[in-house]
Amino acid sequence: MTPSARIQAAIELLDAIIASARDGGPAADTLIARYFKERRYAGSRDRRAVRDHVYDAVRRAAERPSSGRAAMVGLARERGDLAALFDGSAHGPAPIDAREAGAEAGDVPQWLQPLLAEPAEQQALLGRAPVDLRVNRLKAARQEVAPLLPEAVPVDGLDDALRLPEGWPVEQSDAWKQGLVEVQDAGSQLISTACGAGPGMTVVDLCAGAGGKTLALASAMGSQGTLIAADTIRSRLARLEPRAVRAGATFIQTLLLDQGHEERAVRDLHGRADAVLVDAPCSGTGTWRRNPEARWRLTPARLDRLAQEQARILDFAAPLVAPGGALVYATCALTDREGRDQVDSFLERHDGWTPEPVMTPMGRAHGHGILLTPGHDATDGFYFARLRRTG
Ligand SMILES: C[S@@+](CC[C@H](N)C(=O)[O-])C[C@H]1O[C@@H](n2cnc3c(N)ncnc32)[C@H](O)[C@@H]1O
Repeated sequence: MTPSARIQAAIELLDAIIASARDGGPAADTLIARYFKERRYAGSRDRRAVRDHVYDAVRRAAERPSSGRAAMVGLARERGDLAALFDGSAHGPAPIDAREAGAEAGDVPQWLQPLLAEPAEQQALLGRAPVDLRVNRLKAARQEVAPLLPEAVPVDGLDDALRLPEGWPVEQSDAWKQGLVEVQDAGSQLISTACGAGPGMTVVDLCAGAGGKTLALASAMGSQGTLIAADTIRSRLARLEPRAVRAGATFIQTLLLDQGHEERAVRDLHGRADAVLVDAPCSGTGTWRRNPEARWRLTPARLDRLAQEQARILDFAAPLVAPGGALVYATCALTDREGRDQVDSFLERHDGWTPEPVMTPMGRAHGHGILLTPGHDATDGFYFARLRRTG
């Protein structure tokens, strides 16, 4: 592909990403993979260049651009090297008209800015994320794994965490292939630790997805006890199975929930869990470093729906906790509505719960929980709180 054709390809991909964000379709990474599957003529350097153009344009625009071309024109206005490639050549984009509108630059959509827990740290939400690893204690200790990954550095305060530079291809390493490490953000590891899971316990990961935190809980439990990974999406739970095999954590049970009728499937667990983790579906504002186009998906109406759903999930999660057990609420969101305020209103709706301080090597106390941000902690952004069932 010529450099101009790569720009045109980025424009086409951005059109697809914009439409998908508007209509709730697949993520940018999926669309990019599909695009190149249908265009075998593109070599690896073409793919990398197009991908870089796409993500540079996505990172640059807080609001969903009107078109892929507007997104790239906005970027090209700041980058003379790219502007020169709008040359009208055979597979390249038409020249930029001086009056042509380009997408505006920004970090956070304007309506969302006042809702953020730390509005001063907006820029860091779009920074570059390192590759964090969690050593799988079921198979190895950090001191055994560290020599296999000499580029990795420990993360202060997290016994099982190692950090590699952004983009490091860890899945090609023997340590990953043997299940000695999992890719998991340090903040995510901290939340799993806050559950206090240990051997012999009964632990429910109620919004388990593909099991990132479930696997961390399994590691802390030494594969002893009962660990249930529940979710409403079958395909996500299906992705957990091969991961659990690789990690040597085959004692995990999965539980598929029926959206809106979850109570039926969890009734048998009432009063039995030593710990329940609710890693709730959320706006994902804390993970924009990895999914910058998530900004284009979020609307005030969607945020309302998410907040209602988080409260509903907490309400059917709470009865699962045994007296004296813990409910850990977490989101990878940095809006107070989804974090601090959600915990406050749970405590107003339910008697017999006491917030517990969490001893943490990172983050800041915020309301009854802890706020982690890319700017302050160099992790993804999270809010989490630990509540003890005392009544
Ligand atoms: C933030 S993701 C979980 C990420 C996962 N815990 C991890 O560490 O990789 C939230 C999950 O909640 C699930 N979910 C959404 N609504 C739910 C519900 N009503 N009950 C249980 N899970 C739900 C979603 O399918 C999604 O997988």
